[in-house]
Amino acid sequence: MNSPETSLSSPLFPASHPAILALADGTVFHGVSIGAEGHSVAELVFNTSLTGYQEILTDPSYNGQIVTLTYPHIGNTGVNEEDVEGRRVFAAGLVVRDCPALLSNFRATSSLPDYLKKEGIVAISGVDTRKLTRILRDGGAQGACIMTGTDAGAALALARSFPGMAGQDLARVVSTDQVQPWTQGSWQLGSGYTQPQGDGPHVVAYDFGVKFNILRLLADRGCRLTVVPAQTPVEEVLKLNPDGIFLSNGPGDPEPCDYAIAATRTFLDKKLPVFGICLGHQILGLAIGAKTVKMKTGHHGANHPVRDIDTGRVFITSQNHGFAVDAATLPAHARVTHVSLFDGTLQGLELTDRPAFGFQGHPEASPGPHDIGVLFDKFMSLLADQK
Ligand SMILES: NC(=O)CC[C@H](N)C(=O)O
Repeated sequence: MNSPETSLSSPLFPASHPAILALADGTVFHGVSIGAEGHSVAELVFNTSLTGYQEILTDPSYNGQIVTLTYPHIGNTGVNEEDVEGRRVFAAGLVVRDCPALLSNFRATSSLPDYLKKEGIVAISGVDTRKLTRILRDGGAQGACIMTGTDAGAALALARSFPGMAGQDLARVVSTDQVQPWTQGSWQLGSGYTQPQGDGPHVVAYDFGVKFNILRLLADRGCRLTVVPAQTPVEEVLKLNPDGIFLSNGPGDPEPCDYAIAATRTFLDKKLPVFGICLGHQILGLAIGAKTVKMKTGHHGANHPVRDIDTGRVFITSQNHGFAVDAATLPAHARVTHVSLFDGTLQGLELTDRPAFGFQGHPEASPGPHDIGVLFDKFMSLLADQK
């Protein structure tokens, strides 16, 4: 699809810091740089969350992706030191309609543009994100380039050079390189992050790009947590004497994560409780012989309805994925527990002969509604049953 170049020039978007967003399909948007100088080439996706831009930017699952936020005013609450879901900004770039010049929030310690510059992330504002989102919705996620300056030809060539997300193993790229304990619990107004006792079951969490709030919610429930790098061999994990295994979210395609798929098979054989979220859920699916597929636009937002098959109850969930487990390929010893009410894709699975389950969305939210946080309680029950 080829569209004419789009420009939203106004006094709000001074020409002094121009930037370009080029899509592999030939569309070019002109706007204003609100981040670092330079360029970034990645898969372009859109996220419909109204809040939580700092959590979205720092979610390691966005590695290799430029995020367009459909909510038009982004940056109005600034950023702070606490609302991070990873060690740094992992999104490859940010596209917004408007970044207000003024920010207002009692917790803010920096403006969004200053933060993006400090983190070295290119970002563009002044883009008609409604038009852009329609292009992505109709044509699917695609390669794109944000570039500071005005060289549309160079940006287009780079956008077209993006090889696609399929086949990319990014989990081991973003993972920690150390085995380490995790002790932080959820944030409380007035006191900040808590430090729960951690005298419950020992959970070893594979870090494929884990969002911190997952670890916090497990810590809140009393888990003693050890976070391990994505490629940690099974024998090393077993030496830690875990009561259960957590498989985290993460960026990229799950299929090339053969190290994690093989490790998961062993944990399942040993009947250890296993809980997978997003990439971890996909890895669980692959470990039992199911297949994963690349979706057209994926799911990125904080209001996705998901039906619990057993109870009929609908949960409003946070989502961020571009791949999905193909329900038609599940083996006989697995069943579907949740489906998306947007497109019917598989959202949850459970093994019928092992204490293992996975969820495709993000039950830890951050950002998002907390409806389906009950899945953490389900994991706690599996851990208790094994004792
Ligand atoms: N949030 C995630 O873990 C995303 C999983 C995977 N990278 C996908 O895009 O589907």
